[in-house]
This record gives sequence, structure tokens and C-alpha cells, in this order.
Amino acid sequence: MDISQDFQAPFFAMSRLLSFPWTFVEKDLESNKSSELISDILKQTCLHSLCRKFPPSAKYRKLFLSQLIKRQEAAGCDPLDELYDALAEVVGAEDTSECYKSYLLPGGDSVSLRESVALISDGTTGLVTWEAALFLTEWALEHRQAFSGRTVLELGSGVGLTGITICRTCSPKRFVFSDCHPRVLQTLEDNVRLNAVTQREPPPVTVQELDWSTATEEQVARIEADTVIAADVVYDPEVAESLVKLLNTILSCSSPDIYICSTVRNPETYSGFKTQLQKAGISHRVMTGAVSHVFPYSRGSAIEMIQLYRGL
Ligand SMILES: C[S@@+](CC[C@H](N)C(=O)[O-])C[C@H]1O[C@@H](n2cnc3c(N)ncnc32)[C@H](O)[C@@H]1O
Repeated sequence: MDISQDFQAPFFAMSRLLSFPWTFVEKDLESNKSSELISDILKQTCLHSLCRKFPPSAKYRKLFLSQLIKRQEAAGCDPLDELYDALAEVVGAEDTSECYKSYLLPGGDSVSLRESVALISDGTTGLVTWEAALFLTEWALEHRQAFSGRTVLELGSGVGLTGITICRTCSPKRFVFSDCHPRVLQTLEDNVRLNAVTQREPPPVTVQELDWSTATEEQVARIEADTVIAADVVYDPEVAESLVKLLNTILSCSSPDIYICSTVRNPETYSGFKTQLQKAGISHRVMTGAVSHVFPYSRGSAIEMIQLYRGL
């Protein structure tokens, strides 16, 4: 088993350092008394070409390298020049408010996104990728037929992981990313452009402002969506009201398949959303069935995906 590979996906997604398989490293160093594994891990992370192109934040790389040094020193292995050289490179680097996170897809492709280092910045939650988006992306990778040949509208796209991955892997006819926050829309546009370069036959893509509280029927009808998706958009009872109104309008214009993926942080807020759906005459069914784990994230939180439809 190549343990160094297990460090690559969490490193590029900037997962919590505690979640890395450090015990394996400690055991390997202890028994082999060689820094070979550390060198391999470095090659898969800080010294990898993806890190040169789309680096995780300097602060994160500094902490990551410190963890490697700590293990190496504790095991009494020979110092590894490349480890200290890599640290020297990031030690002087300024802490920034933005960084790159890369999400490795099955088959070796990856999606790299410019994200904020803070969960909330500029008054929005839209500048980072949330777990519901990771889950919805994993679901899409296993249900490509839900998107293939279809016009897909995504509500509250945030930085764009789900949509970009669907465009890369599911052959939609057209993809419409949307959000309401100016900085989120700018970052989204930049991320779409950043990732389009490597696509062989990209579908037509648009990034548009679609505010749930002001969206008009004409605006929605013009998109002619066959499939509508949204991740982590049910977190504020006030916002949920306008979201349900928009979903109602979407269902009145056409009958697209609608999938909403949510992290249930507050059961009251979530059940309030479902009650509002019911009042608007919108039914839902909970999508059951596990999806293959592609991305490294904590599976501890309750994530639920529902499909919406009109009537009983
Ligand atoms: C928690 S983030 C989720 C982002 C992304 N879908 C994800 O899961 O990573 C919620 C997103 O909904 C967007 N949003 C909130 N209120 C909105 C509204 N009234 N109209 C359109 N988008 C909205 C935010 O700008 C933000 O991008």
C-alpha cells in the first residue's frame, strides 16, 4: 500500500491536519528508520506540480510541513534537505485571505478552485466549498444520466465545485451557474474559466446573477432547465421563504428534476423548509443509497438529499 497517496487528496483539499493518517507514518519511520516515506509524501504534496500551479494557503503548507518534521525528528531519522527547503519557501510567505483548493476526481483529473480561507467572508458563505456540495458532486459522479444531454441550472453555486465537475464528467447540454453575491459571482466566473482550459469538449456554460428573492418568471423560463440542483442553500429560515417561492416558479414554468442537498445543521430550520415546500404544494422524496467516497471530508454531519416534485 502506498501511504503517500493517502496524503495527496486531503492536502490539496486542505482537510484538517488531524484527519491525516499520521500513525502509519510514525510506524513506518519507527520500523524503517528511513525518511523515504516523508520524501514520497513531499512529492505527492508540496513538491507536486499541482501545488506549484494551485497552492493551498502558505499557512496550511507551513503547518503540514511542521507535522512532517515533527514525525521525522521524533523517529530520529536523518534530516531531509528537501523538507527544510520546502519549509523555508513558505515560512516567509505572507498569509493571504484566498487560496487554492484542488479536488481530485476518479481517473486522475482534478478541479482547482480559488476559495476564501475563512468560512464566512465579505458577509457571505459562498466563497468556500461546503460538505453538501462535495456530497452532491459525489452523487453526480454516480448519476451522470441525471445531467447528460440536459440543461442544468444550479442555484447558489458558490465557488463552483459541483457544476464544474458535472461539466467535466456528465456531458450536460448546457450548464447555468447562478448566485446573488457579487464577489461570489466574480470568483465563480474566475473558477469556471480556470477549469475550462483543460476541458476537451466543454458544454456551453453561463454564470448569472439569480437572486431567489427577486428572480422573475421570465428569467427562470428563459433558462429552460431540465435539471435544477442546489447544495447547502437551506440554512436561514428567512432565505428559505424566497427559495421556496423560486422553486415554485421553476416548477410552474416546466417540470424539471430538482435535487436539493443539505447539511442538516439545525433540524428546526430544515423541517421549516420542508413545511414551506408542503404549503406551496411541492412534495419531496428523500434520496437514499450511499455514494462512493471520492473527496476527503468529515462524514459526521447529517447530509440529506431530496428530489422535489409537484403534487402528492
Ligand atoms: C452555504 S453557501 C453554498 C455554496 C455552494 N453551493 C456549496 O455548497 O459549496 C450558500 C450559497 O447560496 C447563495 N445564496 C444565499 N442567498 C441567496 C439568494 N437569495 N439568491 C441566490 N443565492 C443565494 C450564497 O451566495 C452562497 O453562495
